[in-house]
Amino acid sequence: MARVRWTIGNWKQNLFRGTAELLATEIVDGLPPELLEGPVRTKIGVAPTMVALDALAPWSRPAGPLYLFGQNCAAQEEGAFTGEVGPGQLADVGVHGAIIGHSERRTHFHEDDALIARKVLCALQGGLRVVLCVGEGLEIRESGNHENFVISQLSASLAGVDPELFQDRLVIAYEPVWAIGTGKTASARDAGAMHRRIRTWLTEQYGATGADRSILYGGSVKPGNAAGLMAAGDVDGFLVGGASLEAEAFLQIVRLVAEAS
Ligand SMILES: O=C[C@H](O)COP(=O)(O)O
Repeated sequence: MARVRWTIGNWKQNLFRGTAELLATEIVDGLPPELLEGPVRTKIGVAPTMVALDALAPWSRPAGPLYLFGQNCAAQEEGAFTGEVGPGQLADVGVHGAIIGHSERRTHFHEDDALIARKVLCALQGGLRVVLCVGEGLEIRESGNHENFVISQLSASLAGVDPELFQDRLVIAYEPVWAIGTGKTASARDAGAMHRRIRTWLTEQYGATGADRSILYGGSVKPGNAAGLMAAGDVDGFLVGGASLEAEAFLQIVRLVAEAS
């Protein structure tokens, strides 16, 4: 199975219903026709704020070209969990998947690996795609222990998740925390080394099912650095924050992902 390329915009806590619709329109209108009509070389996703998700249905698959992602998903299907949104409720408004384990959720909302593993399991069991985020902070990078740290985070975030559920639905995103929203990007060499390490681990753990995972890079991805990162090898696309809020910048990144050799 050829690995799928993804370009996913994480809009974080930005935009309102109307401005999210406007941005989705600009993105869809600007998509190169060959991406829409020919063999698609990158799947394109957007993750708006929860309350704008259903408004984007006209642009989302199968009616449109976009895959819709929640920026979070509950660890249980339903019940007395104030403030939570479960996988069935997301799917009900046309959502295809959820970003889980983003470092902003790990840091600001104290989500640990055990909770994240429950969320991954719940989302996959609920039929959603999952973009599972892992990544080290600056201190760990500087200590030289970053590869071990990321692998243990990955291993703990997938604990108890049956690989039969992965199918084509589990995507990994490596996002070094020190590169998120800072303008600092991992060098292509460093990103490539981490992606290779992650793929080796996935292959050791899960065989072909692991080897086939798409592994995305995230952290200050811009049109100017996207081609270099794609060339690093084992980089199957991007999870883009800030640059995904500008249609033209996001579209340029989409093109670079699609066209990378
Ligand atoms: O989910 C996206 C990442 O947090 C990257 O954000 P950024 O591109 O603004 O650095």
